[in-house]
Amino acid sequence: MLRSVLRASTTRLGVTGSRFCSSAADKLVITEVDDKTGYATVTLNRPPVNSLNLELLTAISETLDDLQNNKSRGMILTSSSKSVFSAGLDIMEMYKPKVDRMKEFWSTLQDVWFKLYGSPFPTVAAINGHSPAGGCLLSLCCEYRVMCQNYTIGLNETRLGIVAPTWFMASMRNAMSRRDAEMALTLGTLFTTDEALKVGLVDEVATSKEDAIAKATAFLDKFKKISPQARSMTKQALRSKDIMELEDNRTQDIDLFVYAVTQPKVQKGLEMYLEALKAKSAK
Ligand SMILES: CCCCCCCCC/C=C/C(=O)SCCNC(=O)CCNC(=O)[C@H](O)C(C)(C)COP(=O)(O)OP(=O)(O)OC[C@H]1O[C@@H](n2cnc3c(N)ncnc32)[C@H](O)[C@@H]1OP(=O)(O)O
Repeated sequence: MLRSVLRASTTRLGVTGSRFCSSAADKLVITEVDDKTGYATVTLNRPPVNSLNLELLTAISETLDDLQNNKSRGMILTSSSKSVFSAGLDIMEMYKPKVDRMKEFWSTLQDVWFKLYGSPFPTVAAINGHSPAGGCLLSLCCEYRVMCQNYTIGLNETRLGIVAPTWFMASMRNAMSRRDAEMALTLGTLFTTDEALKVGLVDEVATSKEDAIAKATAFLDKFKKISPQARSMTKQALRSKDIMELEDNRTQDIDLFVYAVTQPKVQKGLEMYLEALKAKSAK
């Protein structure tokens, strides 16, 4: 694949602003644009599990701005990890939080959702690893999902004793039947790749990351003969109700997040969940 632009946003240290650079290894988000197709492959690159902290969300948000400003022909979202697409929100952003940062964190997640769910350019997630909670949300914002075998995906918030916000729910409802979404959300189901395919949470299964990227590219190719303007207006019209609902409630949504997460019971739940995660990774 011919890569003309190697663009990376925001260093892992959290410096804001984007810039062109030649070394991508230390960047949180790596963007490579294929010269021939014009498609951008956007790779999440925050080891070990691409958990979404404020800095990574800021980098994603800036990347989406760049793609929109450059009238991107299409985006493939993937991960540099061998086994995790994204572990979802960084639990450390919610555990014993500082309220100002927490508000900025949630507002930036909202920004990412607006920009990705409502993007004018076509989007595909090449899900090359586990994709719980916020990771699943990112993929649900895309128009199409290709997932590698033997991983898990879902909005598992109820299993953590928290409630997925209504816009997370709307994103899932946009991909699956209302009935399946209700079951998945209330149970906090983490689906295997094959199960996710059955309920329509993902659209295709891939045998490897390369296969996932090839299938994602084939999806984007379907729009070659469709007017980009007619395409984006149609997509945005279909999604506008969900988007307007959050636009009208942004501040209340931030306040509700801060209120919900700072409840002692929720803090205790997050503490226990973190301990369990650390105990598992220490084995
Ligand atoms: C508005 C209305 C009200 C709003 C109410 C509030 C709504 C909030 C909505 C929340 C959305 C979310 O996304 S909440 C986040 C939910 N995420 C999850 O449940 C996923 C948890 N993670 C996993 O299950 C696993 O890590 C998995 C992703 C499968 C990868 O497994 P692996 O074996 O490859 O890796 P592990 O060994 O587990 O993890 C490697 C290290 O990363 C850490 N780690 C893993 N996931 C992490 C995470 N999400 N945040 C921080 N750190 C994480 C582990 O602790 C390890 O740290 P060390 O021990 O130090 O190495």
